Parts: sequence; structure tokens; C-alpha cells
Amino acid sequence: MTALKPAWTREEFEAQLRAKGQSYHIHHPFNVKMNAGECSKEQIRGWVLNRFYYQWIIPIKDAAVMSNCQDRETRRRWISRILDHDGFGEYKTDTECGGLEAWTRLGLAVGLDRETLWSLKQVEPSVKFACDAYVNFARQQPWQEAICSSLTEMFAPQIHKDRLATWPTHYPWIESAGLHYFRSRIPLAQRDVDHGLEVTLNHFTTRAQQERALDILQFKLDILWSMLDGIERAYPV
Ligand SMILES: O=C(O)c1cc(C(=O)O)c2c(n1)C(=O)C(=O)c1cc(C(=O)O)[nH]c1-2
Repeated sequence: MTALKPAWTREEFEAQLRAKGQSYHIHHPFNVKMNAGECSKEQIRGWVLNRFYYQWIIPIKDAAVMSNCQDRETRRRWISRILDHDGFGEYKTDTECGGLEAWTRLGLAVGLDRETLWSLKQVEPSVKFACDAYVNFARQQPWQEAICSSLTEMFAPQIHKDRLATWPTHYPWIESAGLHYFRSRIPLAQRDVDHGLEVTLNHFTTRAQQERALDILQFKLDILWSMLDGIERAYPV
């Protein structure tokens, strides 16, 4: 009989989750190429167009998390994620416009038009399947597991900062206002991660549960990685 492994402490568990950053899509060859200034206009447009589908599903995924969540305090905090992306009110400020609109501005800045983006018609099937797998996971699994899967956001501030640091030099043809989305996400991602980690560290407490959390995070990392695989294949040059 194998002895039960002891649970990791909160600190050890968080370190294990953070160590998963080594398979974040920041290391995907397409992302490395993009931030090294080696992508063509077509490749940048292809990435923006396909990544729009991820932006599209995020608020739907967050609504799925809420629909499964029995805890009012969690819902009170989670709801802001939907507003972050869909916006609210009168479209008077960047915050009211929301992330989908900011991503649209990025699309316009790289030379795509709104109709092409919002029709979703040119999204690669493999990118669509990968994103839909994330929504389905949130619909079908307990809300704590769906929240754990959002923890790839731990690694997102760096990828946004990399784009802000490299794109203006490498891709001067992109109007700088188009990069607002990346700037806006840095503080929001930090707030999301604080909440996501709190839920995850509180919920997954036995060693078996903690290992399950690592598998969930890997599943989400694989979604992001496969999206870039699909984009790289569709836009080879
Ligand atoms: O540009 C990126 O590489 C990237 C990655 C991720 C992520 O790690 O899931 C998110 C975002 N951006 C992002 O902008 C965003 O709003 C977001 C929400 C979530 C989530 O899982 O709920 N991930 C991400």
C-alpha cells in the first residue's frame, strides 16, 4: 500500500502553481517571434483576429462560473470580470467600453475592420475548439475548478508588458492607441489573480486535490498553447 502523500503548505502549493509558468504561451515559438518583431502584418492580423475569439468567450465563461456558484460573496466579486470585458453604461470611458471594445480598437489599429472581427467567420476551427473547451469546462465543472483554471492569468501581466515594450519599436505601423488593451489588463489581471488564488488555496487542501488543481492549470495552459499552434499553422508567413 502506498502511503498518502502529505498536503503541501499554502506557500508550497502556490509555488507549485506558479512553477507551471514554464509552459505558459509566453514561451510558444509564435509568441517569441511576435515579440522579437519577426511577424508579418498578416501574422499580426491573424493573431489579433483569432485571439478576438478568446476575448469573446471570456465573459461567457465567467457567466458560466457564476451560474454554478452557490457562494454569494464569490459572485459579488466575480461579476466585475464580465463587466471588465463587456463594459457597461454609456460607453463614456475606457472602463465603460470594456475589453471587447478595446480589443476591437486593436483590430482597427492593425488594419482589420469591425465587421470581420465581430462576425467570427475567419476564426480558425482549432482556435475555436480550444476556446470552447474552456467554456465547456466552466459549464460542467464545480466553480472552484473553473476558478482555478483562470489562474493562467498569474503569468499574463508579463506577456502584456512584453508587448507594450516591444511592439512600438518592431511594429511602428500599429497606431499606439491600439495597444491600450494590454495596458488596461495589467492591474485587472493582478486583481483577478488575488481572488483566484484565494479561492484555489482555500478549496484544494489535500495533496490529491492540490495535484488535481495543477492538472486543471495544465489543461488551461494547453488551451492557450494550442491556440497559438493553430494560428501559427494558419499564418506561416
Ligand atoms: O494576452 C494574453 O496572453 C492573455 C492571457 C490570458 C490567460 O492567461 O488566460 C488572459 C488574457 N490575456 C486576458 O487579457 C484576459 O482578460 C484573461 C482572462 C482570463 C481568464 O482565464 O479568465 N485569462 C486571460
